Amino acid sequence: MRILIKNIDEIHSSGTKVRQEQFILIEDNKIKRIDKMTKIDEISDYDRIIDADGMIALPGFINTHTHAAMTLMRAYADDMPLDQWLQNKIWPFESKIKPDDIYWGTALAVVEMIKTGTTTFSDMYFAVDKIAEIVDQSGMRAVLSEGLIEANDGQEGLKKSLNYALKYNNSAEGRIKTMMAPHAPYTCGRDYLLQIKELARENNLGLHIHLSESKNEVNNFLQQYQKSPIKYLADLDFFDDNHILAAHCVHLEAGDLEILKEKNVHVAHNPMSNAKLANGIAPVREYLKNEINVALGTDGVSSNNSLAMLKEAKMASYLQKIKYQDPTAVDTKSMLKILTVNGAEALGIKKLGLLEENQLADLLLIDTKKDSFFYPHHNNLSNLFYAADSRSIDTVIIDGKVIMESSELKRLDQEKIFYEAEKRALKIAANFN
Ligand SMILES: CSC[C@H]1O[C@@H](n2cnc3c(O)ncnc32)[C@H](O)[C@@H]1O
Ligand SMILES: [Zn+2]
Repeated sequence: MRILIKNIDEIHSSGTKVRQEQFILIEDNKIKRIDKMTKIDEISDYDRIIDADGMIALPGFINTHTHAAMTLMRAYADDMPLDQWLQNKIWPFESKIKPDDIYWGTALAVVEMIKTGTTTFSDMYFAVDKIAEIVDQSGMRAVLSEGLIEANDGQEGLKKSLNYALKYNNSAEGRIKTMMAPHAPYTCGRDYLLQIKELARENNLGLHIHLSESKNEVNNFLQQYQKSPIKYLADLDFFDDNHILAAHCVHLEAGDLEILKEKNVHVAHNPMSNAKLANGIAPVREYLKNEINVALGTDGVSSNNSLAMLKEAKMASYLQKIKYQDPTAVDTKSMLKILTVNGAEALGIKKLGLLEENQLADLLLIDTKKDSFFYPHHNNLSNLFYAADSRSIDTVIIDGKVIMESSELKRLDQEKIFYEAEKRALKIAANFN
């Protein structure tokens, strides 16, 4: 299958200059050629053509940390601190969730993610088989991990999570990858963490974990072990041998930054969730300055309350400006990088996150003529990150397939998904009324 996208106003990709008046030729799941419109006559053989006049193209957004099915808990538990939110509201709700509910909750998330320009997401949740099913059907790219909480999951859960990781790695024509996921150092004991780490090493799988999210977590570790959670994991050699994706990393003690750098830990920054749960603002500017790879995530919908990466990016950028009283702390170019190529690196996916020849064809076409946000057209990247919202996203292509066109989903029955997710969420919540 060859798709020719012509008349693209501008192509934005990290590390390259803005390219104007270009075409992109997609062949199967890769970008075959990007060139000037003056060369388009050289392309004769294609199956379909998309006219992108008035549009800009950029790589699809990569959400590196979420719990997709938590859409079922949107607006169910707002305005609470992390520990009370988890213990009193979220975990009781989750104890009633069935695998089919997770399928529909994830489907609702997938609708929202595609419409808001996410082409790849990294998930930590239960019932990975159900999540893999909807990812496969939807055409999205994902990194899936069955989250492990020792007291709930124990050895049985560990076995199940490894089986899922092995079964679904490279499934859905290669769009699904897997990791193992100890939930956090405060919900998994030392030996359990080491067991998971060893299984991941033996099977060449990455590790996805929540880390240093709240001041409370860090204080508890300081009190109990006289060291921060980051130092605690480093002393267990947890960071050695595996690719590490650490969500949050909001609170650093002396020496933690150096550990993250030395161990090549990839940070999934979740500014909206950190703000909503009042956990704080991660030192992203320091991560960038120290060349620690930092990418963006939304966390679950229950602590956000949406999965829109443009909102997340604006929040990330503005919070860093406030934190450091430095308007240059995270600018639009850094934001593009954080949303795309840094995300691919954080998830360990090669040939993803750039609009370049021979890269995976995951891209967005943004309509800059439809909404007020792009007028005047001084700087389209600024208009996109600082002014626009997801309504300007016209086309989403993932793995060379058109998944959304003219803002219409091509593969999913949105009405059915809304209906099922609503019905199931209300039924579970009724247990607690
Ligand atoms: C074991 S699957 C994932 C597990 O994580 C919970 N969760 C969602 N958001 C957060 C967060 O911000 N910090 C810690 N844990 C979180 C989710 O409810 C699942 O139980
Ligand atoms: Zn999380």
